[in-house]
Amino acid sequence: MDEVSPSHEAEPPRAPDSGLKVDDSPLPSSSSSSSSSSSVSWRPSPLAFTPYSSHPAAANNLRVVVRRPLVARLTKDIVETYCTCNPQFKYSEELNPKRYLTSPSVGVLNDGYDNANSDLILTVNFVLVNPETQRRYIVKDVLGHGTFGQVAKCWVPEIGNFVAVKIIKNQPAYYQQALVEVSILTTLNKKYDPEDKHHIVRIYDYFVYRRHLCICFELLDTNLYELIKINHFRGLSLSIVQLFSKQILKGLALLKDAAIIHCDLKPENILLCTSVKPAEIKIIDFGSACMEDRTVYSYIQSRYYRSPEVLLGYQYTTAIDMWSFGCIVAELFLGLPLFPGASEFDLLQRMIKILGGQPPDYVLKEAKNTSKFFKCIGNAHNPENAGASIGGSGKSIYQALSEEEYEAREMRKPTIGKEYFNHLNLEAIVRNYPYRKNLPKEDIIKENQIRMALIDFLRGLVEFDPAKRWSPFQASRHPFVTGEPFTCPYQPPPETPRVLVSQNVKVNHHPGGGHWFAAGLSPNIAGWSKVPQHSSPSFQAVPHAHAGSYGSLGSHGSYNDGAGLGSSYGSYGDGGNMFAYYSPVGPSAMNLNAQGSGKILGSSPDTRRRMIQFSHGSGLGVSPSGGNFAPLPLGTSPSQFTPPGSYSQFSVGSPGHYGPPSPARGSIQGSPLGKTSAMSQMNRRKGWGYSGSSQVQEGSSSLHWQGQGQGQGHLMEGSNSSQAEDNSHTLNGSQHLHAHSTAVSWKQQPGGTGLPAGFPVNANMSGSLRHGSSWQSYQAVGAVSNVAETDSSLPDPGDWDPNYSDELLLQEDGSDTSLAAEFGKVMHLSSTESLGGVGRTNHVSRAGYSVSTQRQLGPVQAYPHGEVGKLPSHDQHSGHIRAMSKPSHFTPQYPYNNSLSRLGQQPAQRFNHGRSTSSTFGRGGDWHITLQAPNSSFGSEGPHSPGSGGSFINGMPWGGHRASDAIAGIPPTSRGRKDYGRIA
Ligand SMILES: Nc1ncnc2c1ncn2[C@@H]1O[C@H](COP(=O)(O)OP(=O)(O)OP(=O)(O)O)[C@@H](O)[C@H]1O
Repeated sequence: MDEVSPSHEAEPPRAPDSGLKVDDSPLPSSSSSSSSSSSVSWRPSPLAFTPYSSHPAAANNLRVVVRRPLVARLTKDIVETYCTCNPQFKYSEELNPKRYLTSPSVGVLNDGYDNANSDLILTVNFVLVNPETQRRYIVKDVLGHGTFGQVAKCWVPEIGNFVAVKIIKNQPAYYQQALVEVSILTTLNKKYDPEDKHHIVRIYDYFVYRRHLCICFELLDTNLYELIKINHFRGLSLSIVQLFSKQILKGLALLKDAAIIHCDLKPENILLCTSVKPAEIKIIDFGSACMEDRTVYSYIQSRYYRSPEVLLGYQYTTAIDMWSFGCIVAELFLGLPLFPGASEFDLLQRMIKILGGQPPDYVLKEAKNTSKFFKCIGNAHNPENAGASIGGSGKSIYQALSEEEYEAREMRKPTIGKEYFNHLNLEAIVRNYPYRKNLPKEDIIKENQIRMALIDFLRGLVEFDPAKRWSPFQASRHPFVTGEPFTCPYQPPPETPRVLVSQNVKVNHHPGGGHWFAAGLSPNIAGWSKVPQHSSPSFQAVPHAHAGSYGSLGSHGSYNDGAGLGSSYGSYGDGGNMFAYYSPVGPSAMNLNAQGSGKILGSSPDTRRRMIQFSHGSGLGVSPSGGNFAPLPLGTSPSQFTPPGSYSQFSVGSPGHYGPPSPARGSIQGSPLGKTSAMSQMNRRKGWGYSGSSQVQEGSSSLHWQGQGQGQGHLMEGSNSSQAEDNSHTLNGSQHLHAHSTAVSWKQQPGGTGLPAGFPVNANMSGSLRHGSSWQSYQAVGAVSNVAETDSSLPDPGDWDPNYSDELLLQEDGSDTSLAAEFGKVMHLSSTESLGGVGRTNHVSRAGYSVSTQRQLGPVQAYPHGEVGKLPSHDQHSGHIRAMSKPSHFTPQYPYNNSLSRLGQQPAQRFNHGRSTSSTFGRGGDWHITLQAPNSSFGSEGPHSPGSGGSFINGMPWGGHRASDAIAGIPPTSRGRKDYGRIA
């Protein structure tokens, strides 16, 4: 790996491993040059480019060591080249043409700063400024897009480091929801994990810039989905699965202690920190998280990772994250999702088939959606008469609907996905998963034992009964995680009582900090739960007393459900008047004062309330984008979107229910951002050019923007129909099903009373806030009501399944016979293909900028994490510059030369052009892994993993090559591309 000598410039070096070197050795041939000269820093060759002189300098001995193609050498450091040629040459970055990172890049909102999607239009070297601290964040690249906005890789000159900055869309609903993320993460970091030992991403700062909430995180690397993808959808080694499981469990244990539910745990939200050794992952994206005792949304979790209780509309706890975790562990091992349900019906069917059971009757009895998926075949009052036998769990009075029954009931066919696995039950799938090729017999025996442990482990996680599902603590004691020999089914220790950790750490609470409430966090009010006890004898009651330090309700919040909650910050709910909180930071649209009813509901930002639980009230459907309706009890928000009364947000059509949601909310059943989220995900996963994203076309230096603007957005809106259908029943009524089509939308007024750059309302992690600025009004307009309602011909919005991609239909099957290869093709995994293919990867813009084109790692992680809110200081010696010199790909270096994949893989040459997944990680010096994408030639013959006989933790074999013929049931190549074979 190249090394580059440290730079003392404030800006990051742009050509860390450039290819020219002044050398006095003989000129090597180009073929051998690439392997030579590993530690060089760039310096233009005086031989190649010298100022004109009539008396050339005597430099006869100098030689140029060629390490890069000519074009790269001439252009990558062109400024230095020019300077060498002409010492008079002066370069100024300001004169560069703008290179846009955001698409569409046409400024139509927010005084031209935002595009039509309310995304801040970013260019390379765009500077975000925290107006309070004046800290500057220089945008270098876009790392990804999410529902909430863009995540940019930024250079912080003040500290000489890179960070990731999530720039939230300039819309109230997003803003408010993002504040929840800030609140939860701040609490987790500062209060529960001050030493950064629980694998939760660190948050450093947040502020409002040009009306966008910007959240600054530590910079991380590739997510686990991408990792699997890089591995051609072959499972990772058991050792890696074990290692990651352990770390994720640490994070989940922390969340459970804090009574926080992540609500969107999936491989995409677990990122590698490659500069950290041993290998480490971190959980990101707390934008959907909520307090355990304040579960509001019923449409949460990405479908493949959705727990049965969420699917069924039953009350949920942190146990739903454990279900998702089980799905993730299985996927890490199998390389494919365990339950890739194409619809909720399909999802449930898969669960039932693979696990051989069904949700317990006590859940089915109470869940809102039971009738959608089950029929009652016994006497509810006399369970003895129960009919259906549910796979070893006794009898049930409920029986899952067949496809035909579902169709008859729902008046539509359920969407059913393909089967991926030859074997239908978990045990067989895991047991029969192909071994790596040439694995010695003794290693097969060892691996078999570990697989048995894995099966037992998974059984405790993907357990239908949330009350029996293992907690993080229980799971972390399992032999699969501890590495102890697995002999018999694991009996988990009793769950320890919840103990608060790090209670003494002071958390800054702004008195008016609505975000704290939104996160369900209050320092003063004792915990409270509305979760009723249910009839399960085995149900473990969720502890609700959170030591009075968090998990409270009623503190400076926005909502009153008549529960007589305390109000520590004088927020609302007193005397029948409800005052919503205001945002401490900026565009708080949620200030709400509903007089006369203690039943007003659904006001956002605390739309996280499970609205359907309050349907008897005089409930008014308040858009999460609602504005200020009354003076605030705690001072004035600096950021009213809309003056009181300037728009109407209340549903008049469904008294007792909830009014039309903000379009940003999508599904009335779920997150206020749910639909948009799904849409966004779909866009990204389908590679349809999520507006604001870009794709790089390999082989071309040009950037192909695929922003589709509103039109695409509308298409996506329409495409949500199947999801809407899937979720419509809980709110019984077409008005809900089509709620978004009539929803009042929030639309910024182009060129409104815009604030200048550096909108002064801001907050950094020190908690000091400033208020007083006005905020551009938002106006209810009907724009989104034009959105196509529900077009059932379009795919499910949460569907990222490559099986259902349009691209898939366009491709003919090739000769590869492995399922992984099939996926690889579909997912454009070959080294010569675009990153922007179908799949879950985030599109990354490539602007050709030498720094931004690589997702270099290390600079941030290389420094010890400080307190929350403090960026790590720059340490010239701790790896920043060195990190910059990493090549833009994973470079596996295993001590035993083992492949990361159980299937084995070829040494990658290069892949993932542009967006680097480069990472090198090791384990305490004992082993050292760098991931590498297999090249496109990986096929039936398979790569040869060196050292396949190597072993890893606990002697587990983990590298090597899996025989292609071990993959059974691969369909003939003539079969349609949608017909993937089965594995195992
Ligand atoms: N700290 C980070 N370091 C590096 N990349 C990051 C970081 N945080 C986020 N990203 C990238 O940005 C993408 C979007 O981030 P994130 O998931 O937080 O956004 P979101 O809007 O909440 O997404 P979603 O639509 O999944 O809810 C991630 O998938 C990841 O690729």
